[in-house]
Amino acid sequence: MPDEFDVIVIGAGPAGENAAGRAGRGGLSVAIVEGDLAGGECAYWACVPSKALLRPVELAAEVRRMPGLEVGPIDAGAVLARRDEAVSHYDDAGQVHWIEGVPATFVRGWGGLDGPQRVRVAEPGGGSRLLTARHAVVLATGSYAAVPPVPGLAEAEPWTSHEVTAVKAIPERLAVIGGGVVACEMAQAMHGLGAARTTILVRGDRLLPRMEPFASDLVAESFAASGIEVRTGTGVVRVERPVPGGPVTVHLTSGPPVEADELLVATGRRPATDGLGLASVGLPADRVVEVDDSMRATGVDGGWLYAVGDINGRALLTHMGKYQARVCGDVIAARARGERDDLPSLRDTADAYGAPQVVFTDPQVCAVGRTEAQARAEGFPVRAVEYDLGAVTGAYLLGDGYRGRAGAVVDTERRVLLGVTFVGPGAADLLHAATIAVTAEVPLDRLWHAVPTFPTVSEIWLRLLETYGL
Ligand SMILES: Cc1cc2nc3c(=O)[nH]c(=O)nc-3n(C[C@H](O)[C@H](O)[C@H](O)COP(=O)(O)OP(=O)(O)OC[C@H]3O[C@@H](n4cnc5c(N)ncnc54)[C@H](O)[C@@H]3O)c2cc1C
Ligand SMILES: NC(=O)c1ccc[n+]([C@@H]2O[C@H](COP(=O)([O-])OP(=O)(O)OC[C@H]3O[C@@H](n4cnc5c(N)ncnc54)[C@H](O)[C@@H]3O)[C@@H](O)[C@H]2O)c1
Repeated sequence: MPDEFDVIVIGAGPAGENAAGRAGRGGLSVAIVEGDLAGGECAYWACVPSKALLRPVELAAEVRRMPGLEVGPIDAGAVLARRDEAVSHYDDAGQVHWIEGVPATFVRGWGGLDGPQRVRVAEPGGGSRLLTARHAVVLATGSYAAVPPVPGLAEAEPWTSHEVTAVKAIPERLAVIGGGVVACEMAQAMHGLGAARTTILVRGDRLLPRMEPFASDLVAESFAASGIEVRTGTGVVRVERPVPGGPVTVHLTSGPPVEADELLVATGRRPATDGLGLASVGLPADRVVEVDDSMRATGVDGGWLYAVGDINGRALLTHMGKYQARVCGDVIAARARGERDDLPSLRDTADAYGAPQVVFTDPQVCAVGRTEAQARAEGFPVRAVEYDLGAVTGAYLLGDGYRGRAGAVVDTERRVLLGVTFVGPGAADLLHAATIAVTAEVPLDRLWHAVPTFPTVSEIWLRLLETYGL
């Protein structure tokens, strides 16, 4: 196997794989280094298993809303077995096969920078190997769950996203620290699959604080209706678990302590920089790797270092990491061939609009662009409109008691959308139309002529535009 390649990618998650794929397509020789499983967090301990666990819960809720249909108790064992299939039983042979078909050279081991254009790989057998890159090194090492320094927390061996998505038996009582996306999705999955008592401990005043307030309200309402307890405005002071694997007690800044059988920490992520050798090229060792819009690391001489996906901190989402990777692989190939590197497709412009995201709770929270508060804080001339999603005929036909809401944030000078949020069961597939409208800056007066079909939930577009005054 050669030790010199045009491009070396460290990390074979969705971002790394796509960077390798695009650079390979551009005619470059590529090596991709992976210490764990090719496919990354997303495939085994994040997006894929979490959605496999949530889908039956969502489907059961949907069926319950339809008179004439009945749902029995969910067979958690069958759901966990299907999750295991979805994660390929934690075997990455299929992903490695895909990588080799790029074609790229797959190198198993933990990689770290060893000075400019050099990558040292610690191989599983204990050996070490030095690879050199003719044109570029791409960092795509992702992120890990951050565990806050609360007394007793680390000793209590809490679950993070890794353990909860790989759950083998649903706990009877689950406590969750954090009110963000992982907390909401996994609390609902565990509760729906049989946890009798699920408590979410939120430091701030609402769930999903980065979303529009009406989204937080609707999710909180749904959680209350299904028996999930949400305690807001409470911090974790201390955690006790005297017997490993036994009950855990969480002491709070306000309210009585919570006792549970498992504790999930879902308080955000830290970039996966451990052992990455960032200091060897003059970068801070423990922070996200900042990049320009061509994904090139800033502050590194020679312009050979790139970073895509969670490691650059731009948007912690698989689809955005993959988008950045397409830009990155293509721009590296263009630069290696001495071609123009400033074409529009060779720049990340989507992140600046606000990444699209779906939170797969019931109801789903689907948002793109800026919230009203963000748009105002950034100084845009703003008017926001909202409409009851459940009042659209298409939503009524989906079942009784459909609860949802939509909101649009409009730049009143340019008459374009700055942000759109849909909250409702099954609303995820409404989002891409909004993503197009926001990123293409489609004027409202053109959108008016994009006629939504009857009777679909898409008629919400018409209602929002009418509410704005069209
Ligand atoms: C529970 C959960 C659910 C999520 N659900 C969604 C979702 O539904 N939709 C969505 O868009 N996003 C979701 N995300 C976010 C998504 O998982 C991440 O944004 C995505 O995985 C980032 O991709 P990445 O390629 O940057 O990193 P990762 O997927 O983390 O992959 C990085 C890879 O690099 C490897 N690596 C790290 N360091 C080294 C090294 N030094 N040498 C060699 N290899 C190394 C790791 O082993 C890993 O395989 C979820 C996250 C969590 C935690
Ligand atoms: N469906 C999806 O798209 C999806 C699903 C899961 C995760 N993700 C991605 O993964 C990333 C990580 O998710 P996450 O939920 O861990 O992070 P997050 O940033 O969404 O939420 C973390 C929450 O924890 C709180 N928090 C932080 N420190 C705390 C502390 N010491 N005590 C109590 N609360 C504390 C924060 O206030 C915040 O509300 C997100 O950025 C998200 O983009 C996406």
